[in-house]
Amino acid sequence: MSASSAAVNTSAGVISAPLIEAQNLRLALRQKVVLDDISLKIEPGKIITLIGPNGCGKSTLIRVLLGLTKADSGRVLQRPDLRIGYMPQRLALDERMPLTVGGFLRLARGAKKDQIRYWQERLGIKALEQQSVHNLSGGEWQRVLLARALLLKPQLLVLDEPVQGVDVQGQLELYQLIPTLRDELGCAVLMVSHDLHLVMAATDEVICLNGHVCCSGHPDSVSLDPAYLQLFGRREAPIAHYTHHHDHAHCIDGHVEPANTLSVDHEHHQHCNHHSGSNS
Ligand SMILES: Nc1ncnc2c1ncn2[C@@H]1O[C@H](COP(=O)(O)OP(=O)(O)OP(=O)(O)O)[C@@H](O)[C@H]1O
Repeated sequence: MSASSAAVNTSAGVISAPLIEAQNLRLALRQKVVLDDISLKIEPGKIITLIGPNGCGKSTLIRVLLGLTKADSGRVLQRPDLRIGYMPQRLALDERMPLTVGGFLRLARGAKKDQIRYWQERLGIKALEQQSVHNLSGGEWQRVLLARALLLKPQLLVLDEPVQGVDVQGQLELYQLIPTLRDELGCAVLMVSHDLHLVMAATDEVICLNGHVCCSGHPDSVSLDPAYLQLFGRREAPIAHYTHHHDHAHCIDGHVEPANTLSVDHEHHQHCNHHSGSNS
């Protein structure tokens, strides 16, 4: 892909070329075919989630797309000078090397002080400034790695299992944050996840991988695709489609009332018509 092909003017408007395009990737590792004829496009501003069982090739595909591992055949076309912020699944740091979180973030290429402070505050890790990177919890470490990826002002943010070691509440928060970050930075996001029901709302496209691309498309359609159901079972589908309509409210005094007897504010569950102390 050449620089001049990054955006093409047509009578229908401006069409942006993909940031990355993979064509017919094949790769075998130790005689096992890990990537089998994989083609995909990462369009600007899109959030794409790779999903698939353990060992199905998700991390390997990411490494090939980023040029860290070479495919046996096929092509990866990358937009020239593409800025990529990569949050790897694992990062081996020498335990003997003393390194604070602040020091680690300052190592990010081109990172400015005010930018470091901004992302530390935005991601809730300011208090970890002086803490050793070797003593962080799983969730803290994920946020530090995310901050480092964001400091590169990426046009493409690549997150390999960003919620590893994060509790369920933290996972929800992180997945809610991703579309916000996309909007703020105007970047595309490619992420790996095992939980389609958690990422559904934060994803434009799902690619279900098992060596080859089993199915792909909008999360709603992928969660009903026979290939997806075969890999993940039927149990996940109702969870993925579960929508909760809150038809009652929890009053401050613990009383529960149906929604139509409430004055306002169902979300905050506070303004009940029921008065504390009443037995009704
Ligand atoms: N450097 C390597 N040498 C040999 N085999 C490898 C190498 N890296 C990965 N593999 C194998 O390739 C397959 C795909 O690995 P990969 O890490 O891409 O899977 P994954 O889908 O990311 O798995 P998980 O969900 O468990 O993280 C696995 O069977 C793995 O053992």
